[in-house]
Amino acid sequence: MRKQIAAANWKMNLTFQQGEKLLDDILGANIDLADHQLVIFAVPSPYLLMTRSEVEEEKNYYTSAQNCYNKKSGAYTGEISAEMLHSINVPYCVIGHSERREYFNESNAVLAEKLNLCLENYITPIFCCGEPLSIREANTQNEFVAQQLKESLFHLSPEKIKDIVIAYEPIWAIGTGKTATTEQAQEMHAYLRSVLAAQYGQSISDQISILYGGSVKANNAKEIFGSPDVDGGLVGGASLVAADFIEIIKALKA
Ligand SMILES: O=C[C@H](O)COP(=O)(O)O
Repeated sequence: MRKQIAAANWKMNLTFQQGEKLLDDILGANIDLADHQLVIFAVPSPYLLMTRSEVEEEKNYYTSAQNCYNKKSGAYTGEISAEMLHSINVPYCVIGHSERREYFNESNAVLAEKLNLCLENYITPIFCCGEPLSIREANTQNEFVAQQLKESLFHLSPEKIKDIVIAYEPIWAIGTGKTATTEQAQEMHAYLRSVLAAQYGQSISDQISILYGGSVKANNAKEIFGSPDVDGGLVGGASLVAADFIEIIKALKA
């Protein structure tokens, strides 16, 4: 079975102490993950080392950065490189979240550079894609999301593409309490898989985990994750509450 992943994205929330307590509470639930189940915490940069040390003894729990810069190194005050993340053994990095695309003008081309740097540094990118409401209303979401994949991912070799995780996050569902329906999520995930299959072949496409993001909650995760092409979720708000995120982890396909 493909990897089934519950990824928490804390965004710019929680103090260090609150983050530490949240991790303690979640790990304290002692959820035994199966080999194909992963839990990933995408935390603010100052919390990466703390998170790494909290999870390092735990089977299949991992740390992720929320972003990295699209240059290797140099005079870029305030930025963090993929090489720096690798040097502190961070194994995942979220790339192209819609908030980065919107507030920091990250283009598909810039995201392609970030993906390359992550892969060169042995970091698995969690590549986010997804359409705004206007595109959904015009019913052109498939073309829109396929273009994001094409411009950011399709330069990668078949060996490299297998090393990434994709997160489909319809922007109109992020932080709004409005989720895509199970049918809408499954339909888009199956479409993304078909786009990957057309480019790389079915057997490679079948190995790539595609997460759903956008108002995943404790009470809807099981249904959303149950769809055949949905391999878990990238969770914002509900990942900040231990009891809720614990339920979301338990909702991963067994
Ligand atoms: O990265 C997570 C997504 O932006 C979803 O956020 P949300 O669960 O608060 O809607």
